[in-house]
Amino acid sequence: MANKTFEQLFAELQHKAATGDPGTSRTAELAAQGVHAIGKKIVEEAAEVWMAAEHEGDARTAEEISQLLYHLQVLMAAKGLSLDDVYAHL
Ligand SMILES: N=c1c2ncn([C@@H]3O[C@H](COP(=O)(O)OP(=O)(O)OP(=O)(O)O)[C@@H](O)[C@H]3O)c2ncn1[C@@H]1O[C@H](COP(=O)(O)O)[C@@H](O)[C@H]1O
Repeated sequence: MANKTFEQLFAELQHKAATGDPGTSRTAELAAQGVHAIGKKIVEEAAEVWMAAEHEGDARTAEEISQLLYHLQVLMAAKGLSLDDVYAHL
């Protein structure tokens, strides 16, 4: 059961990245740190997805995938990319 859709999360993250408080919002904190820091999190989360898929169950794998998607969306928001910019390539 979804808490929110991909599109709903992205709208929330765009707002947080632009106006959020880095003291209380992880998204605003990452956006303030910049692309280099966000990129490192993406690589870390991607590795965790791989390890979970090979060695852990489906539930852990899904959780790690959600964290990877979150960090990809944070990078998009930080760079000012839209969902349509990405969907254009799907
Ligand atoms: N979906 C997510 C989400 N997924 C992952 N994360 C962050 O990613 C972390 C998971 O990565 P790790 O396991 O590496 O955690 P960690 O080791 O503590 O991370 P480091 O600080 O050490 O780098 C979590 O602790 C969260 O900080 C998320 N943080 C926020 N959201 C959602 O984003 C929205 C905005 O959140 P805020 O910006 O925090 O208000 C809300 O709807 C949240 O539910």
